[in-house]
Amino acid sequence: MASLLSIIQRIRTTVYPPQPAKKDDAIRFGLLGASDIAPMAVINPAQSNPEVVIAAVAARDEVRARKYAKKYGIPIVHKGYEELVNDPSITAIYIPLPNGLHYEWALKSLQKGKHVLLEKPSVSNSTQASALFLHPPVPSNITPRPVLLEAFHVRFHPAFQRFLGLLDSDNIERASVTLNCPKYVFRPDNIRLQSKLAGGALMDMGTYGVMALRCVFGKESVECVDVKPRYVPKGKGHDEGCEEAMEVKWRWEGGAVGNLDVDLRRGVRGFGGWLGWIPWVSTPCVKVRHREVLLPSSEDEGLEHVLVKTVTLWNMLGPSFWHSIEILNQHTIQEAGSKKVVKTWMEKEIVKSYTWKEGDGTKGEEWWTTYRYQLEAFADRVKGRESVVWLDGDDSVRQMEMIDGAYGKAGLPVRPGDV
Ligand SMILES: NC(=O)C1=CN([C@@H]2O[C@H](COP(=O)(O)OP(=O)(O)OC[C@H]3O[C@@H](n4cnc5c(N)ncnc54)[C@H](OP(=O)(O)O)[C@@H]3O)[C@@H](O)[C@H]2O)C=CC1
Ligand SMILES: O=C1OC[C@@H](O)[C@H](O)[C@H]1O
Repeated sequence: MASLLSIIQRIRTTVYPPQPAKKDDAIRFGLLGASDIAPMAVINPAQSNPEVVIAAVAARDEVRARKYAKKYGIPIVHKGYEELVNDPSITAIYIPLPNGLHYEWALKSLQKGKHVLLEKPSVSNSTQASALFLHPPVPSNITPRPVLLEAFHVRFHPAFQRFLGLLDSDNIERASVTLNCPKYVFRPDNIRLQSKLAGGALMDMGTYGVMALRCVFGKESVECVDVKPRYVPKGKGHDEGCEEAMEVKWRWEGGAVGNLDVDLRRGVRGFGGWLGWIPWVSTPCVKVRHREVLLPSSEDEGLEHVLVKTVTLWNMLGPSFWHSIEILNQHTIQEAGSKKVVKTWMEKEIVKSYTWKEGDGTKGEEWWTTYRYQLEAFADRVKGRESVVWLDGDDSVRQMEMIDGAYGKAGLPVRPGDV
């Protein structure tokens, strides 16, 4: 009951956050597109951040942009993306366009000296990622260099960092990420399922899974071992060469395995029943099983005590509303020679983390969403301060390399996009 009340309280404060007065030197954001995600990703989080103002929006259709601006109280409307990027009153650009347009607009924004918060996946392929993150052709007179961040919001939440802190990366046997979206959420002609717009299950939700596996192991995989795509069904406007679901298996140094199971259109059966159709809560999870550890057995010299630790982060994508980090310690007492099991038992611990450690002076509130934490970090960096969590350009390049590798293993071309 208490926990249900805290969930309600957190959601309420997220929706109606405190709204401190804006600072005179607040970062002035412009939004490209009247997108679905901007309200959750930046418009709402900006309300409680005194250093961020959502100042402008542009859409391909000006009437649409005006409606959006009115709805969200955005003062400036531009006729198109180009006009917004050229607006000297804007300091940062948020890019939630179809993936295939990320590279072009991120580059144009950086070249105008704007800081960029770029939706995931950062770009279409690793060639574009290297060009954008490692060698951006930004005029040298633009100083300081603009900040560019791939919006992996989940990484900025304390729960994700706490989960990582519970792992022993060098002793993992297997890590598995499951990401599902019920079939009714995205139609097969959605932008997420168009290869020419750099869509696909792996590019969309799958990219979170790739990111999670890379963070869990703390290094890059050595090989993509197996890929099983399921393609978009036949139909008008459907891209039948694009995967709507994908199972991928990678190998890490030392033989550890990382599995990703992503499905943007999972049916009832795949969820194990109707209740599982509640998006977000049901399945997004990362499960990490460590290798066996041999402990000294206090019971008998001929016996050994084996421990296997499994750590699972439940609700990886929306941890601010609710999450659970489950630590399962499986103990086995077995005969040293024959390995015959004498006794086995399980210890379970649940950990939660909505803010950074109590009293360590780090900013954050129980109701801050992943996006709110992310915006704080972005503002910190724009203002030349350190942030609690950050993700640099090299990270975004490695991320795209791993995605390209999986497409290669499936015999599919990497998503199109020139530099
Ligand atoms: N961080 C997160 O949690 C989430 C991130 N995303 C990411 O954000 C991006 C956009 O997602 P989302 O907001 O759901 O998408 P939308 O369907 O809302 O599309 C975003 C905008 O893209 C613009 N657009 C430009 N060209 C095209 C085109 N050819 N076809 C369709 N739209 C076009 C439209 O702008 P206009 O208004 O100008 O017409 C539209 O408003 C993706 O990269 C996605 O991966 C998405 C959801 C969640
Ligand atoms: O980033 C995202 O998170 C939520 C998903 O529903 C969506 O497809 C994806 O773009």
